[in-house]
Amino acid sequence: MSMRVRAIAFSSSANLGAGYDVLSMSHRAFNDVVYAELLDSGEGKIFIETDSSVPTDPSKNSASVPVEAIMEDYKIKGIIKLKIVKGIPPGLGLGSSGASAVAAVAAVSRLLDLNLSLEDIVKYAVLGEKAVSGSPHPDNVAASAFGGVVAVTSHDPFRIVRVAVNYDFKIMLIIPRLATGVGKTKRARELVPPKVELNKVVENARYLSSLMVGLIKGDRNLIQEGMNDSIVEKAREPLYPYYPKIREISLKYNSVGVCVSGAGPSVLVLYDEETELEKIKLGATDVCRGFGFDCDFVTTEIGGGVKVEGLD
Ligand SMILES: Nc1ncnc2c1ncn2[C@@H]1O[C@H](COP(=O)(O)OP(=O)(O)O)[C@@H](O)[C@H]1O
Ligand SMILES: N[C@@H](CCOP(=O)(O)O)C(=O)O
Repeated sequence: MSMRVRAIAFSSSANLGAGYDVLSMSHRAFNDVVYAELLDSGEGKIFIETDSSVPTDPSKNSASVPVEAIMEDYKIKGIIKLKIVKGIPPGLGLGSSGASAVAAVAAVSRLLDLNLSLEDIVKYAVLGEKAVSGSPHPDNVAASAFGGVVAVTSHDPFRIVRVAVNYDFKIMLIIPRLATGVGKTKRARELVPPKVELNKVVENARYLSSLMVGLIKGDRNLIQEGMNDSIVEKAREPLYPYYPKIREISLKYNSVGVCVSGAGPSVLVLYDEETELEKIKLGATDVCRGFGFDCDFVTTEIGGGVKVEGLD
């Protein structure tokens, strides 16, 4: 049994258009590192140390809530210290809560020799998402655990497949400098309509099919057409009124695809050598400024899955 373990999990962009709670892509833009350690003495079951703004109350942190469940299930008696080094800015639609949860579960699995599978890691990590957003949505955690582009094909039990990506695109994240406040994803989920018209469902099925076939075949047009959503992105537009204009500019300058990253406010742009990236940046900057804020651009690539190492 290792005494101290470190796990690293990447940021992610969920939904990818019409794949609400199903599709997600991990990226190397940011990562969270979680150190897990068994303590001999102390109070409570879990002790959190972090230099970031995320809650240190174990019942409110997406990293500790799943670890508490593991300790219950496996009847672990000791105290676990989780040191959370946040590289992924929270509340920006970049899967920050999910990555912490995945890294914590993977680290504790190694620390306690539990040998959890990636699906098991997802099963526990969604409890962290539930604690912060009210819903155990699995898409971000699946991408941070497995890496690449993932599809959650079953929820109970969890089954996740990695989607083959046969088109050579790069990623740009447009990150508004906005303070989204506590419970951003929870509020965004409350805007999703409980019922939708069949024509919208058919439209979304078309988008999703185009994106899947486009990624697997390496067909640029299908990817571009497929990254779209008539239901969830539309319903949440009041949260990101700048998005339709940024989408229009991004497509005008020939991005490979564009969508809202998770529940926003960030925007995911896929690009290649045919894309006029600088024009998209200039246009997006103007749009954001028109709405009274600045934005940052991070260019990156698809990320791998969670990595774990024993330290002593
Ligand atoms: N370990 C954690 N990492 C990130 N956010 C956390 C963590 N624990 C709790 N939170 C809270 O979760 C919220 C961010 O999660 P969420 O709204 O789902 O956005 P995102 O996952 O896109 O960053 C914030 O209110 C943050 O304080
Ligand atoms: N499918 C979820 C994804 C939320 O991602 P986040 O990174 O914004 O927390 C949703 O759209 O609600």
